[in-house]
This record gives sequence, C-alpha cells and structure tokens, in this order.
Amino acid sequence: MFHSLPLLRKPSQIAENVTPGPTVLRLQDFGLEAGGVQLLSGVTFDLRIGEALGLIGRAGAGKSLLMRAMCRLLEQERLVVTRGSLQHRGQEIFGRGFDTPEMRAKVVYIPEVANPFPMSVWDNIAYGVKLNRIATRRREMADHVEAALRRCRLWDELKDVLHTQRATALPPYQQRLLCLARSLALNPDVVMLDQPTGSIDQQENESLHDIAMDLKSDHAVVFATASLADTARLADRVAYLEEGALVEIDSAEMILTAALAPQTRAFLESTSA
Ligand SMILES: Nc1ncnc2c1ncn2[C@@H]1O[C@H](COP(=O)(O)OP(=O)(O)OP(=O)(O)O)[C@@H](O)[C@H]1O
Repeated sequence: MFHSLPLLRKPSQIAENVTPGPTVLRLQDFGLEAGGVQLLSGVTFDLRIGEALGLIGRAGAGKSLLMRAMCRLLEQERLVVTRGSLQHRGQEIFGRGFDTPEMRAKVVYIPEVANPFPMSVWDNIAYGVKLNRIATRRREMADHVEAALRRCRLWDELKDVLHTQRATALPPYQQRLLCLARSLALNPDVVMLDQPTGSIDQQENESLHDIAMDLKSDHAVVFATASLADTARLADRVAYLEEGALVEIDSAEMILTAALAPQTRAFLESTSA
C-alpha cells in the first residue's frame, strides 16, 4: 500500500539553512501540442531556488517533455504550439525574441544518457565558460573547472587527468556528472535531471543524493525518476503527470502518503505493489 511507503526523509535530511529563494520558473495552465497532438496540458506551478520538485508518472506521461519544454529544448520545434504561460524570471520562454542560448545556460537539462563533448575533461567545462565570458584568464578558468568538478564529486578522481582524459571515455555515470559540472560552471538557477539514478549502483546513488541535496541550496532542482524511494528522499514537492496532464502537485509527503486524486493513488499503488 502506498500510504505505508517507508520512504520519506527525516526532517534532518532536508537541506539545512535553506529558505526558499526567488521564483525562477512559473507555469500557468501551460500546454503543448506537436503536429496537432496534445502532449502536455494544464501544467501550473511555480519553482523557487532552494527546492526540489520530483516529477512522477508512467512511461510516456510527459516528464521528459515537460523538462525539455522548460528549457525550450524540443525536437522539431516548428511543429510545436504552446498554450498558457511558461516563464523564466518573468520572461516567456516561448515568446518571440526570447534569448534562448542565454536561458539555456540558466535552465539546464541533464539527460539520462550523457552527451559530453569529445574533448578533454578540462575542455568540456572550459568551453562554455569561455563562450559565456564567465572567465577568460587561465587562473580564473582553473577555479571554475575545479569548483564545478568538486560540486559533482569528480575532482579527486579527475584532477590529475584534466587535460589527458577524454570525456567520452569516462564511465557512463561520470560522463553524466561531467555534463552536470559543465552546466554548473555556467551558474544556472534551474537544474533538471532526467532519470539521474538510472543504471547506477548503490554507492553512486548515495553520492548522487549528496550532490543533489547540495545543489538545492542555491538552485531550483527538478528531476524525474522511476524510483519512488529516490523521489521521496530528494523531493520537497512532487508532481504527478498522466498522459501529459498535471494531475496533482503537493508536498512530497502529501503526494506519497495521502494523494487526493484517484489517478495518483492508482499509480502509487501499482508502482509500490
Ligand atoms: N517533439 C515531440 N513531438 C512529438 N511527440 C513527442 C515529442 N517529444 C515527446 N513526444 C511524445 O510525448 C510523450 C511523452 O514522452 P516523455 O518522454 O516525455 O515521457 P516520460 O514521462 O518522460 O516517459 P519515461 O518515463 O519513459 O521517460 C511520448 O508519447 C513521446 O513520444
């Protein structure tokens, strides 16, 4: 029974000294159709720095699509029609004249299958830092590379091979973390992680949990995972999606132990059975 899930964090595991910061994303009755097919509808929520939102739902419910929409990273965008409002810091993401590259540095999406550049670890991070003029001097650049790798718990392992280790030859989990480090070096305010705990072992899961809890201190974090246990450990709020529609969003505790919508309850029952 889902109401007996022994999954919720103890209060002590909630990031300490974090009071939710400013709202960075605001969705109001947001919907999206592609090629005449309705793929997302009725999505309304605000997202603030300092909180983690877990997206749950069956395969194909629209979790990845929603995250991709939130950073305007859609396939065949010319076929896409949006409804309602989706704003990053007060600006419509799908509005005309919106600065998409600048926003993509601020609202980052890390897919389940990592896509590092076929370059060294250093170049993977330095490339965007240089392009976005975050640092130009080598000393400054080195600080950014180190800080990003430290936050992703990669520094100790990679510090001696920054220039010689090809990113695409790293193990898959490290590739994913490197992509996260690459994005963090651009100072985003929203970090979206798609299936972050997919195909990783227990030790990696623990390390990822620590990384995500730390990220929450100065970012808004959105993630989708098939694991309700991981959702319960990481999320402050949880949103349940079904067939592209937002059915219910509330605190993690409410959704995972006392969901109101029958659809949410049915999903939780089937998932924890
Ligand atoms: N650009 C697009 N054009 C048309 N259909 C799309 C597009 N992007 C996604 N879809 C469709 O939208 C639906 C939602 O897919 P999505 O990958 O977001 O589901 P999901 O909830 O993340 O599933 P999973 O848990 O399996 O990852 C799917 O039917 C998918 O084929």
